[in-house]
Amino acid sequence: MDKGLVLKDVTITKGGVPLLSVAQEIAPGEVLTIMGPSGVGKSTLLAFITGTLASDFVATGEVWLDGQNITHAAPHQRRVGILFQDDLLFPHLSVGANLAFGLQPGGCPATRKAKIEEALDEVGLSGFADRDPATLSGGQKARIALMRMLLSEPCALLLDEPFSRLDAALRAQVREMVFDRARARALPVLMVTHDADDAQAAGGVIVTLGG
Ligand SMILES: Nc1ncnc2c1ncn2[C@@H]1O[C@H](COP(=O)(O)OP(=O)(O)OP(=O)(O)O)[C@@H](O)[C@H]1O
Repeated sequence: MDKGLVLKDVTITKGGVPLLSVAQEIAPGEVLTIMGPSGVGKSTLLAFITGTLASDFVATGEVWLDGQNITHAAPHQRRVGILFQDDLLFPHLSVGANLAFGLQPGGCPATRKAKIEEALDEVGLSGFADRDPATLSGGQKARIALMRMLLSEPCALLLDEPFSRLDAALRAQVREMVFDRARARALPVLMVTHDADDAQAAGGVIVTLGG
């Protein structure tokens, strides 16, 4: 597959003991959900993809993104975005300054400002740039965290239980926005979760590990 995210025969062991094996392809705009009980290695797989695997683990296999083998690339060169359940905004910075962290450094200030305004507009938060994050609702914070990550222009999106701290109504709303924005950019999405509703809502292939 020339485009998308490909996991070629990935196996991860810890202390010589097999933890997981995965071989999957995720096309642009598609979602793959990996489910499984706690400790099965879901977050460890995402760490392998982002290049941040702890030294206790040994991995074999390859990760390809948009036709390039990124298995041994430096983490910042992989162009993979990740959202966690604890994606906190920097509390001492405005919403706009938080979003600016997603942008490449060194751009023209006026262009950066326009990109931040466009990002806010995209998630229905126009005019929020000067707000203090402490004044935002949980759903608003989640939308800012999403856009901060998307402003870094990733080629694939990884989701590590990103909705689990939100209550049911908000969860569905934020979830829809994340999948929608990823589809609009034709990003391949890999989500790991315990939650059957999240898996169902993703609408793609569901793989269950262990258990
Ligand atoms: N940095 C680390 N160093 C050593 N062992 C780790 C490290 N992180 C996780 N582990 C262990 O590796 C195994 C897999 O952990 P991992 O966090 O990938 O599981 P998970 O499926 O994501 O679980 P959960 O659903 O609870 O987040 C567990 O046994 C865990 O204790």
